[in-house]
Amino acid sequence: METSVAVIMGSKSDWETMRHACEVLDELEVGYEKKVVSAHRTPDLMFEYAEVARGRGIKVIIAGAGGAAHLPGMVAAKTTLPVIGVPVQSKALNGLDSLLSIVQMPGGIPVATVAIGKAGATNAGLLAAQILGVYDAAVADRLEQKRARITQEVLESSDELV
Ligand SMILES: Nc1c(C(=O)O)ncn1[C@@H]1O[C@H](COP(=O)(O)O)[C@@H](O)[C@H]1O
Repeated sequence: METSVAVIMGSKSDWETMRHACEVLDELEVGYEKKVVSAHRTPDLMFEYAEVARGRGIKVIIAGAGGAAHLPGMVAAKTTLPVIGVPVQSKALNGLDSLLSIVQMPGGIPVATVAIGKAGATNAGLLAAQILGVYDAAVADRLEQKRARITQEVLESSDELV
């Protein structure tokens, strides 16, 4: 399977959140790689990773970080690939710090920011697949099927109200 998506995170401690993006990509049969890379702790690696990503065949980058979450924005500064930012829930401020660090990008360097935590990571995986689905009919088809499953689950959930 071609590796189209990069799922990167500032620390191994973000994996519990970021694994939800990877689970969606697994379900939709989208090839991805996962890596810890930090704007703060490994700045040179982060710059190089972002610079060569397009040349390596990556189409979308999902970047998750918590606290002073500079990773998504700094990666976006070094590539014109679409970057989806996932605010990881921080202990001290519940992820509001992460959200504000990621979402308030200056004009010209966008990061598509999703919600804090697990739901955000899940949506990041879906959004990456939706971007690929613009030109990949097989991915678009699997997205349609997933949407139908979500609809069905909600319809059936009324029966569980006991
Ligand atoms: N926000 C960043 C960046 C970055 O933005 O480059 N690198 C690490 N971190 C964050 O620090 C938090 C605590 O990390 P540790 O658990 O390793 O101490 C993590 O949520 C990580 O994303």
